[in-house]
Amino acid sequence: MLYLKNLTYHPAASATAILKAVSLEFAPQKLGLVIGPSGSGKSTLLEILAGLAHKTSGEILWRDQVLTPSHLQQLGGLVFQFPERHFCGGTILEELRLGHPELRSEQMQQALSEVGLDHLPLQTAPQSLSGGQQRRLSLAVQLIRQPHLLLLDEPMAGLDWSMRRQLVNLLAKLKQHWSLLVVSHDAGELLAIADYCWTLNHGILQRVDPQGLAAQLQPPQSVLECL
Ligand SMILES: Nc1ncnc2c1ncn2[C@@H]1O[C@H](COP(=O)(O)OP(=O)(O)OP(=O)(O)O)[C@@H](O)[C@H]1O
Repeated sequence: MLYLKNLTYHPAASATAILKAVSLEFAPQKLGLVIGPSGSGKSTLLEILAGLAHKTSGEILWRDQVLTPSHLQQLGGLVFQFPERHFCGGTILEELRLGHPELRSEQMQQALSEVGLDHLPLQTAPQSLSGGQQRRLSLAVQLIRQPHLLLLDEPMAGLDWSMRRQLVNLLAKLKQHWSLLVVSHDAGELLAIADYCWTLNHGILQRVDPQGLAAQLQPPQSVLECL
């Protein structure tokens, strides 16, 4: 179980706190969704959970252990928004091996199989993959590290509806083995697979019921009849 207790982030350069007494609980093998508008603090929350930014106050615990940024770097695997822009390898093999030169081919095949890319030759250039396949590869890059918590920043951004649907199915499958925390400005189709949902506004996190929110966002029947 991951616990955030009264987490606050107030960098010196900001007049107000970016995250304000954020608390949440999150069980393993679940998908948590944080929905908030641009500038609400979503990416900052992920950066803190990935150990890349340091909280100002509050606590982060895994079960009863207090987590430091270096624990968080071990525990979490962060997939940035538009992760394909950060590919450095010339091939899938190079991309997976970056930082892991010792990686065995079975480990690579296992990670690729988790994301449905095991049919592709390892010499394939990441740039030649479709947008959806590139997102899958960026997930495989994190799975190689066997993180406890996958942190995904706007995973659907820039994908067409069919790739979005495939990615939702993949995330639903991944949560059988991993815990996933997804942040997005748009609840969209992720609500259907979310076990927990929060809204984030001006750094204030509030728990909401994913089913209740999905029902609220459903277009009224009269609109559906016009489509
Ligand atoms: N170290 C910092 N110093 C000053 N301001 C910061 C710092 N880090 C983040 N901010 C500000 O905090 C606010 C929240 O940023 P953040 O990137 O977390 O928002 P977001 O919800 O992810 O937005 P978007 O959806 O547009 O990516 C922004 O106004 C940003 O400029």
